[in-house]
Amino acid sequence: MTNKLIEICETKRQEVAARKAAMTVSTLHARAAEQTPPRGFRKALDDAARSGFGLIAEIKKASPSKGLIRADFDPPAHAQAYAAGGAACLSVLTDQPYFQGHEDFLMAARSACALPVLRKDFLVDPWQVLESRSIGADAILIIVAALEDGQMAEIEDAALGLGMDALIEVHDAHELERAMNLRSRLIGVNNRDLRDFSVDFARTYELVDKAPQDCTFVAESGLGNHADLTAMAEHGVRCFLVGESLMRQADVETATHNLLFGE
Ligand SMILES: O=P(O)(O)OC[C@@H](O)[C@@H](O)c1c[nH]c2ccccc12
Repeated sequence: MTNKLIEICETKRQEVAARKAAMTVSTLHARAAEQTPPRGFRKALDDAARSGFGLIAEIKKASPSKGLIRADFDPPAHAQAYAAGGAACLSVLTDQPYFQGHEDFLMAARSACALPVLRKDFLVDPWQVLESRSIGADAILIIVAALEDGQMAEIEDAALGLGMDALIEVHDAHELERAMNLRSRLIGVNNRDLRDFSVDFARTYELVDKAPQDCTFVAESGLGNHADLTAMAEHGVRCFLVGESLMRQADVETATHNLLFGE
């Protein structure tokens, strides 16, 4: 089995080294200062989950396992459709080599709506947190499987220090334990194993019972329809991160509404 996550992070380290050489920290600070303040990401999810489901709707053009997902890709239009359909937050893929993402997609999506936006990328260096804020991101992703404990804490400190939220992504009980040593109480369980791309909802069911009550708990990946969400809700899960199944629909607003409320 090839470990795709290791490969992606190695590519990312090279990319970050080149970006750091091309961009000073003071330039990033100046750009970050021009952005509107972080929109509360976890708060938006919690507010939505109190009376229904908290949806993080993902703007995703392609993935390594599925190839091109959407040909007529239009980040601002998708952002508005997700917002009108009832999403609480957005996630925007910015990794280029594996997901055909781009920072411009995040900036365009965030400008087009009022929702908080997660930068979905592979963070291997705290420098990327300031870079994320400089493009407007309200939250960043920490993938526990990709990082040492000390690296995770540094990245989290950088995010919280800038007033951003950090979504801590785990996929087994040991990673959840490591996540609990961090300060964030926003936990995502990836049903997809980033090492081999297999999807299993049992990952969420196993971990939701182990997560402390004060956590905002998000089930991620492979969710296709309202029945998937209600099945998860029976296990106490109220927040979801969904990309592909929404991005494949011609009418994204209606698809988002149907996912949340049923047809
Ligand atoms: O498109 P899906 O199966 O609905 O999944 C969305 C999201 O969970 C997935 O894109 C994802 C979860 N964690 C990640 C980490 C990196 C890149 C992508 C991801």
